[in-house]
Amino acid sequence: KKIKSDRSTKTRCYEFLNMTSRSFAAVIQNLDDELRDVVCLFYLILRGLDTIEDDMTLSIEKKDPLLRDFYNIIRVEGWRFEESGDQEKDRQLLVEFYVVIDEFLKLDEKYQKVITDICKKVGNGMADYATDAALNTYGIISLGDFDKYCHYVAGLVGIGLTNLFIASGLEAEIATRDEAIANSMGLFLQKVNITRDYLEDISHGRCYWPKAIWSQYASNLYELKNPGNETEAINCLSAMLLNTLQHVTQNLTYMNSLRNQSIFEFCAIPQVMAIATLALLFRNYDVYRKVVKIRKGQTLALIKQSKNIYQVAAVFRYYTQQIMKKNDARDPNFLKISIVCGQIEQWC
Ligand SMILES: COc1cccc([C@H]2O[C@H](CC(=O)N[C@@H](CC(=O)O)C(=O)O)C(=O)N(CC(C)(C)C)c3ccc(Cl)cc32)c1OC
Repeated sequence: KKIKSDRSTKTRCYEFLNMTSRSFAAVIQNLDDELRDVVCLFYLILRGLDTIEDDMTLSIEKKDPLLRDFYNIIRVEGWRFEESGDQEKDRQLLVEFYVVIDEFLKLDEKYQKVITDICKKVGNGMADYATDAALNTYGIISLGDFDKYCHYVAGLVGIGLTNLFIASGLEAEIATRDEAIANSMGLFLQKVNITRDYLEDISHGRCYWPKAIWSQYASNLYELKNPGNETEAINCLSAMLLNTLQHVTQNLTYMNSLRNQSIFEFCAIPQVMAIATLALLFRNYDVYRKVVKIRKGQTLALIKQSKNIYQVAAVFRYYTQQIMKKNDARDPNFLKISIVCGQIEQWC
């Protein structure tokens, strides 16, 4: 009986992985044996946290303790959560969360320690910002706030994964030990998503674009998408791109320090998707009309181009040149964008 339940709980975890994340699930399943289950569970635990944070049907009184206590909840056998509302596939994950917990508690202590530590920091960070959103103040004012928020929801994931890579013994390079560049891996992905998801986020009454940026182009974030403000909207988008591009050279350094092939591809694929998305978003007014995504065919081509640092550098060089071509001398950020693109090309 026990053996059967083991097989079904682990299988159920991978079913959730494939349910909750389209292309990325395959990348996780390509990881070496030592890390596959660990990262799968880390991903699902983070997904559980994200589902609670994103759930607009949960009152702050309910949400706050759940987020702050999640690092303990992942040790409570049998725990499940049925009140989560909106996203069906994510909801099911929380209804059967005890399956994730069962598998998590079977992991080697050294992995449980890393995941617990990150969960505690992410949960508290999310709760701090959830309070802001509940108080309806724009939580993200300064560029410092922007980097802090992205650190909590994404940078810590980069740091956590790096600690898992090192704990597994598959990576040892000093460069990956540098928390600042592991953090940067997350900030880049998160900032590209935040830039891409402008319309979707404001339609849910959320805004993650820092006031320090959008206030130079409009008196409020919602105004940016109104007819007549096209030039300001496009130039604001450039400012978001400029802020996001600053992480690229650190990320290339991080990827250059990786030695395990499966870890390299696991890290490189989301990065090349992100630079391709960013180039597509640049000076693209569609950002204010719909969610702009790169085409499936491009995704597959990019995955093939993520096998080693030479290919990845070539991809970054290509999209940096695409950005330079679209750069417009009338854009107030024209010069800064060309400088940061120059630095990226120099690295490559
Ligand atoms: C060293 O750091 C990393 C190395 C490899 C991958 C990721 C990062 O990549 C995916 C990639 C992913 O999930 N892509 C989606 C596409 C999309 O979200 O639009 C997908 O393909 O489903 C991603 O986006 N996030 C979410 C955060 C950015 C918030 C951390 C994420 C969530 C959980 C985990 Cl374990 C990992 C990641 C890393 O994290 C920084």
